[in-house]
Amino acid sequence: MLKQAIKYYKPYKFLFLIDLLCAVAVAVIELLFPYAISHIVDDLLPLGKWDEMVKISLLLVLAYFINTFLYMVIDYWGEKLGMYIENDLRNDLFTHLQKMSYQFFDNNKTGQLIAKVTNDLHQIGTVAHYAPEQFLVAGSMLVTTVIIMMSISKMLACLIVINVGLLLAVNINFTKVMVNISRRLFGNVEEMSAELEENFAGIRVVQAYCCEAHQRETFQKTTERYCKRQQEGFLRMAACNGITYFVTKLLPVLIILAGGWLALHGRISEGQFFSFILLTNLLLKPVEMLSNFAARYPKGIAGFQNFVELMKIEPDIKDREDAVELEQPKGEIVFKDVNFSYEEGKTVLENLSLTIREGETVAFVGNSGSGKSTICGLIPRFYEISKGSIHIEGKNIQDIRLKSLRQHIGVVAQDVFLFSGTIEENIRVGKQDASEEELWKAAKQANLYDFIIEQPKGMKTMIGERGIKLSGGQKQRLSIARMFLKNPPILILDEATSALDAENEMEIHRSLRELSKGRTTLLIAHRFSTIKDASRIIVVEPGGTIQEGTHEELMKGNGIYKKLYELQQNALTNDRLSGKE
Ligand SMILES: Nc1ncnc2c1ncn2[C@@H]1O[C@H](COP(=O)(O)OP(=O)(O)OP(=O)(O)O)[C@@H](O)[C@H]1O
Repeated sequence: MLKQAIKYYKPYKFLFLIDLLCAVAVAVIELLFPYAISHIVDDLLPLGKWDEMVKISLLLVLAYFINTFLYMVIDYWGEKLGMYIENDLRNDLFTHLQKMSYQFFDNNKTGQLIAKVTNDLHQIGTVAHYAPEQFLVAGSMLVTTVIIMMSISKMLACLIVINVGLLLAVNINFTKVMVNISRRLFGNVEEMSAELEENFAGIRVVQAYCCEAHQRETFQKTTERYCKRQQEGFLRMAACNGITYFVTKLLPVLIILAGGWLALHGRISEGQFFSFILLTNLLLKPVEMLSNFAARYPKGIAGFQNFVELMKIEPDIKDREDAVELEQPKGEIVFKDVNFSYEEGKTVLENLSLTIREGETVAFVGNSGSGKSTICGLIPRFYEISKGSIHIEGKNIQDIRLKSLRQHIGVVAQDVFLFSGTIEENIRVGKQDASEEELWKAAKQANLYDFIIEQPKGMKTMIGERGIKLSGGQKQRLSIARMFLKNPPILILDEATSALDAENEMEIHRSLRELSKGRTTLLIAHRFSTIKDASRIIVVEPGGTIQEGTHEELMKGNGIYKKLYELQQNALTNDRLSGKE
């Protein structure tokens, strides 16, 4: 963990050094005061050297003036250092999480991850700034003060060392306990954050089903758990603070008694007795600084531990060291004996072998849950297969750079995801550096042009969170525009036109047909009207067994395809008869 922490200080060596030097200088200057008092009481007062006393006082004023400046540097630059480190950690964690596979996100709630990136790292800046500095300053102040004390009276110094040692041991233990409590507390915050995220994202369902009371009750239980955990922390903190308070107050009393006895018996001078009391007071400062660790830093330390643990999780889908680029593929895809399951023991595909020729348009048909989307999702390596191999243009996809592989595949899924920005920003997802001309061309191809020019802000129209201000059809057309812009040789259209009305659907189909020319297209469609363009139909059955052929060939058999087709035809006839169409 220390190695990881040091790595984050490296880019700010200079800032860290300035901060540390200032902190050490402040500590050294603080030590001047008891020395000066001892000198005044022992040497100057008995001889009535007023001028010297004034000089020393002026020097002290100058020293405190310097310290004021140094404190300001520490407060500003030190805080900046903490902020930079917190910022780097947050960005690194974000980048790391971006590399995680779909599987990781399937198993971790979005709200929890948001809390990990925001809340867990929140106090790290404070620790990054103050912890090393205070450790060094407090440690060196402690050692220096004890050495000075030793030179005055070994017995008194030992008394102090024993007490301070005990106090620090108690505090170290408390810090460990508090770090554990903080980590569990973060767990509660993540739970809360996940619930909030889910509730607000699903507020339409909550309100439509009038289940506000139930959701409120669930949330209250979560907040109660959070409060209980906090109370656990408060209790430990109160005990730790109590012990620290008592010991720090006890120390001067012990020194007055023991030091007074030594002074009365002539073992130390009055000046030494005085300066010992002042040194004890001075010693309490680093002691308090170190005991503050238990109060101030557990959350930051816990956050860093969580960070390190998350960073240790290797993305389960990543580039091999010798991965190659996929150069201008035409789009032949071959599945060889592929096995796949999302969860252990629940096989979705078994020994699937399949060839999709370059430029071919293949439609996947099958019962819901049979594995159509899964097959398509394996080609861009959104999930990793457990057996067999998938090849594009003869290259195993596991040997191709992920970025290069995904650049050549365009996916329009049934759940369209749009970002809360402008229309333009959302289309540009397909190609960030697209020219204005390319942008408008893609909009036209996706039949979105008229809608955009009707908007007062045109391309710059804000579409709300997840495109909430758009209709279902508009959202889908926008996502199709992205694909036109990306212009990949392999297309996966997962119910791409399901949210469009008949007229729009026809137009988009025309465009998609145009786009599919010379490209490999995988079409997942439930409506038989949308698969007539396919040169081949692949019927997927649970377990990944497949039948293939043209519509006519498949209708001759007595398989699922025929059943599904007839079911849909019957439903359409019934709709027509009941006047729905
Ligand atoms: N992320 C996931 N984690 C676990 N199981 C999943 C996941 N996605 C799908 N499944 C399961 O895998 C199986 C195949 O799902 P898939 O989405 O591929 O079916 P589909 O044929 O595309 O269905 P539909 O036509 O309804 O979209 C289903 O049993 C489904 O429950």
